[in-house]
Parts: sequence; C-alpha cells; structure tokens
Amino acid sequence: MPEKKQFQTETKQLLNLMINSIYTHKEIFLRELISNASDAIDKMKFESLKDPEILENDTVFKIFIDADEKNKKIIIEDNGIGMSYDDVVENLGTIAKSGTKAFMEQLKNEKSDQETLEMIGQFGVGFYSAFMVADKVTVETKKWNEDNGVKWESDGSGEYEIEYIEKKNRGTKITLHLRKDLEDEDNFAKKEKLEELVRKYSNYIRYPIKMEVTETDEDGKEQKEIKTINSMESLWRKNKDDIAEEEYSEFYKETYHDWTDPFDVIHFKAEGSTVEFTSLLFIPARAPFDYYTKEYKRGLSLYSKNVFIMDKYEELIPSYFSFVKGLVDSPDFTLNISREILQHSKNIKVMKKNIEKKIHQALKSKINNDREKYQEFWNEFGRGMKAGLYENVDKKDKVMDLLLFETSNSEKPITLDEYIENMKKDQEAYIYYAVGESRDSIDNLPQMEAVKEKGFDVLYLTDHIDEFLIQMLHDYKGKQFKSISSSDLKLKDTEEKKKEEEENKDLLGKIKELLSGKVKEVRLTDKLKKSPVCIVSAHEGMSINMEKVLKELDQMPFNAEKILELNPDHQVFKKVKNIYDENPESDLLKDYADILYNQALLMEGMKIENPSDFVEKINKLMS
Ligand SMILES: Nc1ncnc2c1ncn2[C@@H]1O[C@H](COP(=O)(O)OP(=O)(O)OP(=O)(O)O)[C@@H](O)[C@H]1O
Repeated sequence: MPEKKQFQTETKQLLNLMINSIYTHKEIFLRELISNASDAIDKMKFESLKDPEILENDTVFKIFIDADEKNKKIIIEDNGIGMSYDDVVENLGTIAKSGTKAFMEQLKNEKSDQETLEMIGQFGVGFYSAFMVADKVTVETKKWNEDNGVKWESDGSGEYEIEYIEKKNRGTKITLHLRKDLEDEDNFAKKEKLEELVRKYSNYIRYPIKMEVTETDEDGKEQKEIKTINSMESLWRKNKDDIAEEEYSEFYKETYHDWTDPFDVIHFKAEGSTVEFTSLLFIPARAPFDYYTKEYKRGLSLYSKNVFIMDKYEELIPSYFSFVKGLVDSPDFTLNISREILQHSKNIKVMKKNIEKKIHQALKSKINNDREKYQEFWNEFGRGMKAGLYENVDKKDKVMDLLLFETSNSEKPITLDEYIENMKKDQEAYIYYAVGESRDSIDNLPQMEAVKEKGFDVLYLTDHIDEFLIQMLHDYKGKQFKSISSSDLKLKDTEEKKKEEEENKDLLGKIKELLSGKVKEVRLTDKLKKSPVCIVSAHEGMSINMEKVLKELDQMPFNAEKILELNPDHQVFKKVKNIYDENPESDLLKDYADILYNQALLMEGMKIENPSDFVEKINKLMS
C-alpha cells in the first residue's frame, strides 16, 4: 500500500504557483528534468570511477525521452544514480536547494505577475516545474546500491504517495501526465516538439538524449529507430573560430538560466608551461535577481576533460568580478579533487591570474570601444564591482581603471584615467570628490562652489559604499583623492589665508562660544563662493553623510562632531564682523550665529534642531 505524505509548506506554495502559473516559457520543465537526469548520471559516473563493477551491464550512460501523443504523456528516463526511499522523501517533498529557497523569499515581497514570471526563468525551479504542464507526475526510481525501487506519485496538491516497487534497472523514470488545458502550441506530447526543445535547451548535455523516431526510408517504408537528439559536444572544447556568436549565447542562456544574451564572452586556451586549461567565461548583461543578496554565490564550474567535477568554485574568480559566469576545463584536475586541496594548488593561482587578466582586458576593451554598452553593464554590476574591490583593496591596481564615476564636468560617467587626462594645470595633484544622495544634492552643496569656479572636476559619490571605498583606495596613479569638505583644498594662497585667520581670530572664537555644544570649531574657508557658510565633519575628509551612514549602522567609532566654516569674502560675513566690532556681546550676533549654523545644516540635507526658533529669528531680521 502506498504511503500518503504531506508536502512541506514551502513546497506546497511553490507547487501552487506552478499549477496556476501563466508563465509563457512552460517548456523549461524539460530542460530542468533533463538537467536533473544529467546530474544523476554525473553522480553515477563519479561513483563508478572508484569501482566500475557497480555499473553491472548497464554501462552506456544515456537519457531516454518519449512522447505518447494519444495519452498525452511524456517520459524522461535516465540510468543515473537513482534515489532511495529516503532520498525521494527528502528531494521531492521539500525544497532543499538554496536557489528555490531564495526564489520563495523573493516572492514574499509582493511582486507583480511579470516579475514573478521573470524570476521563474531565472531561478529555474527544478523538478517542480513539471507541474506547470502536468496534472500528475509519476517517478519510478532505483538507487544503484538498493535492491528495491521506489514509486512516487502526486497531482501537485497537498500530498504525494510513495511506495516500494520492483524495478529492474538502476536510475529514474519520470512520467508526466500532461494537463488537458494546455494551449495547442504547448502540445509537448509530440516528438517533434520534444526534439526541438532538446536542441534549444539541452544540446550540450554531455550524455546522449535518445528518442525513438519513425523515419521514412528511400522506398517510402516507415522505420523505427533510436536517434540521439543532442549534439553532446561541449562548446568550450571546440575551436573558437568554429563557434558562432549565437552558439555562445544559446549555451550561456541555457546553462545559466538567463533570457538575455551575455554582455561579453571570453573563450581561451592556456597552454603555458605550468598548467594547461580551457576557459569559457560570460559577462552577463543584467544582474540576476539574487546578485545583490547573500544567497548569490560566485564561482566557476570545474571540468576535467569534459567531466564535470564541481560548480561555484569561487577561488578562480576575484570578488570584484563576482558577476562572471563560466567554467574551466583542465586535464590537471583530478576527478576526486576536493576544494581544500585545490585551495593550496599552485595551478589554481596561475589559472586565477590568467582568468583575471582576461576579464580585465575584455572590460577594458569595452570601455574603450563600446562605452554605451559598458555603461549599461556598469549600471547593473558597478556596485558589485565596488563592493568586491572594497574587500580586496590591495588589488586596487587591477580594478580601478574599470570604475566609472559621474562628475561635475561631464554629462556621462568617466573613468579615473579620463579624470586625470582632463585635470587643470593649476589643479594640485588631487582628484576631488563630493558625497551626497544624488547629483542634484551634491550640486547644491556650498562646498562645491569654489572648486567648480576653478573648473576642477569633482567625482560624485552617490552610492553608500563609495566614500568608504575612496578613502580606502586613497589615491590613483599618484593623485590623492580629496573630499571637497576637507579643510584645505589649496584653492587660495596660504599666506593670505593665514592672515585672514589671524585677523578674525577673536570673532571666530566668539561664534564658537555662541554655538557651544553644537560645533567643535569655527573657521574660515576658501571653498565657498556664493554661500556664506557650510558645515563639515570634524573628522578630516569624512563627510557628514558618511557619519550618518555609520550612525545608522551603529558603527560610529567616535562622536559626530562638526566644524562650521565661514566664507570671509561674503557680504554676510562682513555684516557679522561689523556687528561684532560694534558690540561683541550683542544679541544680534547670537541670532546671526544661530541662523548661519542652521542654514549650513539645511544645505547639508540635515534636520535643524529647532525650526520655530530658526524661523522666528529670520522673521525678526526681516521685519
Ligand atoms: N533524475 C534524477 N535522478 C536522481 N535524483 C534526482 C533526479 N531528479 C531529481 N533528483 C534529486 O532531486 C533533487 C531536487 O531536484 P530539483 O530539480 O528540484 O533541484 P536541483 O536539481 O537540486 O537544483 P537545480 O535545478 O538548481 O540544479 C536533486 O538535487 C536530486 O538529488
């Protein structure tokens, strides 16, 4: 008697989604099932390397598919590793894999139908996608080292049935009883349709995908024969010159579950003295849904002479190129090599270096030759590249020339090299930067005025990570990064500046006293033109914005202290000076100090402490 079991709650949700899906690419179910079959054969092949006897007389690995048009059934059968009773309960009753889990997580944040559909395509929902096309799925399987087979059956609603059965051959046979309500064009029970789908999605599967077909011979007689549908040849082992661009694209889309052609393809063979390997790498055009989440795992797949060893091997891809997908095939890998052994391998280091160099070259060439496309790529992955660089600042020379920045002088983002090329003659060896929420808010910063007037270009740092990163990077090609909020931007003659400071020492001291508890220092600045005042962090080079971020993260290593900077060339300053000269203790001076302080806060995008007092003081001055 079959045992009835409940699906895990998450699985129920997923199944429900599949059953009710209006997803237009329902056909991916075949790719998913074939890919599972191929994985199962990989595992069996791996086992048999240790002891070939375990294959018994079933030595030719294959995937067999069949369609029964009359009964609306499809069969996908493999002679892979198979599953035990417990395996079936574990694998076909719960959601074990992280990709699907992440997918379910994403679904929780209310998504539009369109977004949900796109996500199905990206995550690849595995075995359960069968329920997009079937109203009943039967799995008959036998693990290689078990005596009994197991039958699993479900209509995708809350429960499934499972029982032991007699099964002769090792491996898994999946029967899909197709839904009656499928559109005509979704008539998957046609062999021609299956053949077309295999070619489209599963052409490079390493094992033959076979199907019985009826061919008409020269005499018009119908003959049944078993035909291999897929090409099986792994693309990366073919000669680069014989591969069309579309082939790369198809391979990429099929393997990495993307609907968009890659931004770039890098295919190369390294036959150096130390290590021999072939690599096929793809730079995606758009970021996968999970790219900016913890779920995302970078890494390449490893093959040894066409045999799959492991995937997501991260040591070969530096964190700042984490978006790169692809594989490495090398006869130097042994099949049972572990991640630990690889980690200490000299070969891996050589490979990594080569791979990194190639990726860098490819991106550099895009920067120089196809800026528009690079810009699109940057919009997708720039933040990721910067975050990766932040983790590996010691590698900055390998990445910094790939970064793009918006700047005050250019309409489109530029590279740091371009910034340096355009530097003004009288610009000290500084690369100026400003931090803010957006281009507009930076443009409105009073600190921008003098630098702009000089015609010096300013990098706009609008991503949270930017300022941290720039401070860690410190300089580029000998030019130091300099915040426009720094105390000394070297815009004015130092002698002149010193003289001014000296002359106004008492006044500045008085304003500091009037603003006691609010600012740490009051000083003159050369960075303002139109504005009378600005506020900067007392921590040299750090922006008020960064202080805000650190505070939010509870990571503030010190008290946020502010410095008020006054523009000695401004009319308001002159007025303040007059008031002070007339009567240093006047109430009016206190009002001016308060107003200046508050307006500086407002310009920085900060809240003022007592708005009604501020307004009152202004009104008093105006009336
Ligand atoms: N034909 C099969 N033979 C043996 N085991 C299988 C087969 N099909 C599925 N399984 C088992 O069921 C598990 C779940 O399959 P599912 O397609 O849902 O996810 P997955 O294959 O692990 O993930 P992904 O689709 O992202 O590769 C597999 O990991 C595998 O252990």
